[in-house]
Amino acid sequence: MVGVGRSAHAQALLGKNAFSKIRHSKVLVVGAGGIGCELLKNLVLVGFGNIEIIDLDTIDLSNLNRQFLFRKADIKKSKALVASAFAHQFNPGPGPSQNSSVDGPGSTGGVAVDAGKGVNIKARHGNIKEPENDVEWMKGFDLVMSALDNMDARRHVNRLCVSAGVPLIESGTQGYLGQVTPMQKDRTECYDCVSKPTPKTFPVCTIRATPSEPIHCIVWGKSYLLPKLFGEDDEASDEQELEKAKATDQDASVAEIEELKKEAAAFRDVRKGLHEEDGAKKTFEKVFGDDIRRLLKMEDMWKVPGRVKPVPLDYNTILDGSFRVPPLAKAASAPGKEGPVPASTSQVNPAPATSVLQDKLKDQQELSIKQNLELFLESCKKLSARGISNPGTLISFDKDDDDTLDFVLATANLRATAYGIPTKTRFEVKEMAGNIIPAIATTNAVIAGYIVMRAINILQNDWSKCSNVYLRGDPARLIAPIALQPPEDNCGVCADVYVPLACDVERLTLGSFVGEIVRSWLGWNTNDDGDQMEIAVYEDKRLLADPDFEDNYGKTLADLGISRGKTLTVTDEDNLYRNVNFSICALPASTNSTFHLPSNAPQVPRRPKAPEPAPTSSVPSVAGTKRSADDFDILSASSSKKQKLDANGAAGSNGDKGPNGPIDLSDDEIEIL
Ligand SMILES: Nc1ncnc2c1ncn2[C@@H]1O[C@H](COP(=O)(O)OP(=O)(O)OP(=O)(O)O)[C@@H](O)[C@H]1O
Ligand SMILES: [Zn+2]
Repeated sequence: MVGVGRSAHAQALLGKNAFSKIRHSKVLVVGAGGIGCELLKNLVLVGFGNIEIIDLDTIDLSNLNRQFLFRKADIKKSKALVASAFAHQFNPGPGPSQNSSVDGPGSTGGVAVDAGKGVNIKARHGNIKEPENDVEWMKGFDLVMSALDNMDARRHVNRLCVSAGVPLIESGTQGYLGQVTPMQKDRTECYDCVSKPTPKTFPVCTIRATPSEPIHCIVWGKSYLLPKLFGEDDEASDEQELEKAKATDQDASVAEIEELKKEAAAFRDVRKGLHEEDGAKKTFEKVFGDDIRRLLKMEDMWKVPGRVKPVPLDYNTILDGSFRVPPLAKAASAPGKEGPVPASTSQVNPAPATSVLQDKLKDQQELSIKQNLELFLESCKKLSARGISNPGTLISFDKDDDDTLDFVLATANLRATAYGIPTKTRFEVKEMAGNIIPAIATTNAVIAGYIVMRAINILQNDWSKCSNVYLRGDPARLIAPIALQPPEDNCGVCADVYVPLACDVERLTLGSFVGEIVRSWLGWNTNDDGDQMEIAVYEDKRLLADPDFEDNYGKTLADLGISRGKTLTVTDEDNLYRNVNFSICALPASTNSTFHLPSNAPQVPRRPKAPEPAPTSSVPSVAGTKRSADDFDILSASSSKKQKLDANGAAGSNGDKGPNGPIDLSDDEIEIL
């Protein structure tokens, strides 16, 4: 009686009713990474009967230290499929039969278990944002648990849960810090009720001409040089970026901007010649020689206090070991002091002694300037060889792609050397360029444990026992349960009304949508004065129609790129009512009509007249280093002041005309302004 024995403790602890609930509920786990693996294991061991898990990624070597359901042999295999196969062994055999309140029979697949005492795990390798994961699919779950690592996917899951009315448990970890946040529409705040910190940015001239910190050199290698040589070299946006800097960056002179434009234009020739035998050498000479010499000619630029003139690097003397490495700028030069550093004060930077190298792991070794140059040449050759074997391939930085990491490491260190900035090891560059704070398995495990406890509360509809949970860096009070926060009145997501719209996107036109669905069915026909209500229709931030723009009325939703899983948002231009979101889903096969709606239209609430003052959360702030921009946002979200949205639901500071305000989908902490 393996099955009974296995669940005996959980049954005794939880009681019959709660245990029955978790056996027969259907839950979704989004993400099979650090938290996801721990969570899946917990759910299976506690006795959850029906679990679906989705993840778009495959297993990397770097996941194995904490994603314990994976082994070396699983590298490159689907995370969701491997995690599910492994976790199923913790409670083998089929789980309760679906749509039944009693455990059903099932084949044991050769494992001796009681029929129906195991677990049904459906694993899917895919993106949660794919069209088939629409609101109707979401409604099939009793609870969703998000174990994601990026804001974009989290927002998507939040919106799906809000529109389907399914409770969601959000979670995130960051080093030793973690957070679990149970959410349900109209009961608690949603993921979007709380403002998110904006990504860290650097002025373009700091990155392109006057770096003073290692991070400036890393961002330059990753976000400027790599795309210029091997990725998407967008001339227009480059020009725009420099023009913007000219207008906004007080330290940037017109001459400096013009020089940077010339420098960017010259890259196009270098890029063309990269595949030639001496392509990498020529690139080096342009970037670390000619470009620096050109900047040095602009005397005024180096008069700004705190700036230290760079030293051009020389290919031949670096390789023969006679190049004099400039001393560190901060040590050698007071702010504003003239450079370049005289040769007599510089030193040769030899390769570290072999015994030192042997003591350290490869990634933790300090590279000499010669080693950096050799690494630059080698990574350049490897990256351009990719372009030859796959013409048209655009390469972008990936911390797990050794060639792009080596390229960024070498270029950042060479640039740092030229500017008298300390260099970094491969390990440090990976951490900084990949925005990584080491993930800690124990933090994930604690957070996953709390997710399950909250899941049990929610499935019993016992919200009174639910709280947000913060795992903090304070040993005196490691765990801080904080009361759930109410929904934000003006939230651009959960204050809206949601309606499932099953339709044939190939046949339903935008004009019919507005006429038959919004005006007739929803009743948005006349306003308080008896005039026709003025409405606008959006898909995400895309305006599809408004009172002065009816050009798309004859087009079908498919023509407009709207498919299952997307949302049409309707706003009234007088801002009297909440927005109404129509979640597009598949039309039942049996129906001939173009669309199908719920039998009753919702009563759309009016917006509150004057916006309430923004409440401040009582959640203590969690300090610490970031794991990624996204995880940071989760952690600091509730501790930050809630952002007020204007009557359109748009955040006041942003000019974006989307119906729900600006959404910064950047996964990247670092952006160049
Ligand atoms: N849109 C999405 N759809 C499905 N799964 C997603 C989506 N976005 C992210 N994920 C998954 O969420 C998981 C988050 O796990 P985790 O934070 O441990 O990240 P990781 O990628 O495994 O680790 P690391 O970033 O440190 O290498 C990842 O497995 C990732 O593939
Ligand atoms: Zn909200």
